[in-house]
Amino acid sequence: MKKSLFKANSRERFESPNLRNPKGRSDLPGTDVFVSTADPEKEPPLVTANTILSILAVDFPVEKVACYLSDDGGSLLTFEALAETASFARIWVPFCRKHNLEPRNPEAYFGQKRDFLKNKVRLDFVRERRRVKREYDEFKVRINSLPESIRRRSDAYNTHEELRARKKQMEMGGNPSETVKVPKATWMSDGSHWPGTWASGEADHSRGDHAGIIQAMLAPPNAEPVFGVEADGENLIDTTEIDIRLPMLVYVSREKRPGYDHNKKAGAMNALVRTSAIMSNGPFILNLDCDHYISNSLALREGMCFMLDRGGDRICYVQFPQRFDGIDPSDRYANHNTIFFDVSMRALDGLQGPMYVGTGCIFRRTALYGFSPPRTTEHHGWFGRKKIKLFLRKPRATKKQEDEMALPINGDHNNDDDDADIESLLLPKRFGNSTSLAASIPVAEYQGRLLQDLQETGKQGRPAGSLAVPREPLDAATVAEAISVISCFYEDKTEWGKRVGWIYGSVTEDVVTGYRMHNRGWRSIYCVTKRDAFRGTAPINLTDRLHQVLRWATGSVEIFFSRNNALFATRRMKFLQRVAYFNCGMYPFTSMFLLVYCVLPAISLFSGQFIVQSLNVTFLVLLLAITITLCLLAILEIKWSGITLHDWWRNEQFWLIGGTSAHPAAVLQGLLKVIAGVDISFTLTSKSATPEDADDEFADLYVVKWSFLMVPPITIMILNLIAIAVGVTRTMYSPFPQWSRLVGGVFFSFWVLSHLYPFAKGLMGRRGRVPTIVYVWSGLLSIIISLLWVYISPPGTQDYMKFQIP
Ligand SMILES: O=c1ccn([C@@H]2O[C@H](COP(=O)(O)OP(=O)(O)O[C@H]3O[C@H](CO)[C@@H](O)[C@H](O)[C@H]3O)[C@@H](O)[C@H]2O)c(=O)[nH]1
Ligand SMILES: [Mn+2]
Repeated sequence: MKKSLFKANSRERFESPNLRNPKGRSDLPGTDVFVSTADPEKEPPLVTANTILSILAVDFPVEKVACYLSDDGGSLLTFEALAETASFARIWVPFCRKHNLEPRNPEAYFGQKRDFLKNKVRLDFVRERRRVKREYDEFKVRINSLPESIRRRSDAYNTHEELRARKKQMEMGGNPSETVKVPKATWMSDGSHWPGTWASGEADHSRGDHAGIIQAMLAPPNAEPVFGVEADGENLIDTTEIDIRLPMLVYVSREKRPGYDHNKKAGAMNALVRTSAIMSNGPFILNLDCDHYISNSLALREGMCFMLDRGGDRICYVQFPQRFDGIDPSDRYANHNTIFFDVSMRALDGLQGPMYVGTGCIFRRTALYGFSPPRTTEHHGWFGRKKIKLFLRKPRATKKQEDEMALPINGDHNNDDDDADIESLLLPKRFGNSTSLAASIPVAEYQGRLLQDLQETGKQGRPAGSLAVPREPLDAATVAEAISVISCFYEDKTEWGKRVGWIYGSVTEDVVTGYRMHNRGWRSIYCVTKRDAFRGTAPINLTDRLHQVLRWATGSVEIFFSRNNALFATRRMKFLQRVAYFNCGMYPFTSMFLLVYCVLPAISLFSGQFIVQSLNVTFLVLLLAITITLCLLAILEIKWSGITLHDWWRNEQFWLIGGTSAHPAAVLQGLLKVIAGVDISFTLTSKSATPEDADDEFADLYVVKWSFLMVPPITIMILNLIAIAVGVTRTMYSPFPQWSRLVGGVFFSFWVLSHLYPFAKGLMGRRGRVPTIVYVWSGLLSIIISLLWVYISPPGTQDYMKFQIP
């Protein structure tokens, strides 16, 4: 309630003219948006382009937004796609602003099934929509044709180069039959070599070995609104009343060299943190994966409300739920993850705050820098019951607040010297050698403060209007400095990835990064908006999904075996929050028990021995108690968070599927890393742009790709099926059939099987085609296990339930 009031006021409060801010420029703090991409094959440039467009069109003061794309692939394709995107944005963004569209991702907008004329009153809308749609289609084709055009261009240049080299060789009097070696370069459109990765993968130009690249695709905008012109031959739409400025847009590909650990996504994000500190230094940072677009253009303002409202100075980040497009209606593999996003995360919001889940999260820059919150609480005693309030940044009582704001911002950090963190602020040991980076830190801290009147008395806020100043234009020296901080040795002997920025050492860098902040006493906020703030894609193919879960679980095991295990949390972390983080690091290990539980019913059917000797009252009461608890849990989760029973059941099913396949594999992988130091790679999840099969949106669901992860669930399934068959035959031919006993045993087997049902469906593919290898492997394993069982307890030693073949 309080928040929505504040939101309504945000324009009035920060964006209307007043004494301090006569021009009515925006007084909101700046926000840098980071998008990560790593491979144009698995992450189609069109998907990334759409994400970028949704960011450029966000409803936030244009001059306060800067968008950075990190390309870990160093690929010219991504670079040129971004250039195309920047030029299409000149049409798309004013169009969105003029007609107030949602979502501002063109692919999602034009793909909407609902009536696009609803609530539209402007007469020129239909005409302009048609024109923009056409333009978008052409844009799409241009993006699609980029790989081919880059290849052709490069071939042409390379042939030319070769001819030249040959000519030169002839002139020098060389042997014309001798072949000259000219490296097969990848060429940019201006006729120069692309500094990033080449198709031929030459030294100094391959994945993991190329220079750092920074290119501002859209320069920082003017401080004042710029209005467009009427529609004519050149301009598709009439923008006379529309601000046509675009936010700054920068392409960044960090330097990569062999022999360096680039630390996957965390390393890419840290490179962006530094570059952006020098180029725009927004005190807040929004982080998005390349496939997660802004679906609600007010999302940034929503998040900012928490940060700028009373008490907001204790918040390190605002996390939004992940929502997904393109998931099969029955959500076979629980891709929506509703239990996690609508139950667990919301529950955590009542403690110290939700975990960071890697995308859709607005950070406070200083929290990323590893600073402590201004004040926090320590929890002592049993279960952290005894609370001690800490003030980590006491203002100097003697200084008057008024003259404070007139001071240059750089002198400001002297006031915070109670905090040991701030003292080491300028130490290159922590942040590296860049002086501009060091100088930008106190500025970001100051700009991220609350307004003075919102601060509790005695604390320092920033005066209203202090951020309504135009930004300095970008010069060559700044860009050069920005390139220097993305070199791969910049982080040597610094604390990047250890205490500062995204934390290294786990493929789920997100959880660790959030954990470190909570550990310092920060709070986070979970912001669920009526209209989804961000939407992304998720793998609906069984194999891809299992690999995704495998990566998450492996990351958790890595966390478990590191100093980030929640057992070692500080007193600033609430007790229950600590339990939640501990669970997050430990859950893959529970799969060991799960595996046992899944084969137990089969074993008891095979051996004729039930888990208990006889079905007595105690057992039944316990069983009833467990069943009722399970039901109550389901009801609680469903009633409290508004998810459906279907979501809940899917979650249970996938928990078992993951728990018997990906989780044990993760435990093994994690142990290998701990014991043998085997590095764990980050397997990207592929994001299909448009389905190959145009008639079928969910074709991916039916693609069967073999993976070793499938062995244990298949074995469990077959074991249980055989066990049921064995049990039934045995009872049928027994002289004293004990049907009730059979039903009891079969029930548990059936319970396991019903959990694995989606998995079985996934193996069947569309037309029931299963790769032969599946049968071979599972057959082999079941035979081995059956033989083992026969060997250990040959049938016939039990005197009841004997086989009696007539
Ligand atoms: O070396 C790398 C590897 C990955 N990425 C980016 O990381 C993001 C996430 O990768 P994805 O394959 O989509 O993983 P998901 O499982 O979908 O992602 C979730 O889980 C990850 C942790 O395992 C988090 O990093 C993500 O933000 C979170 O959305 C993508 O934008 C990638 O481009 C890089 O930039 N560099
Ligand atoms: Mn993803």
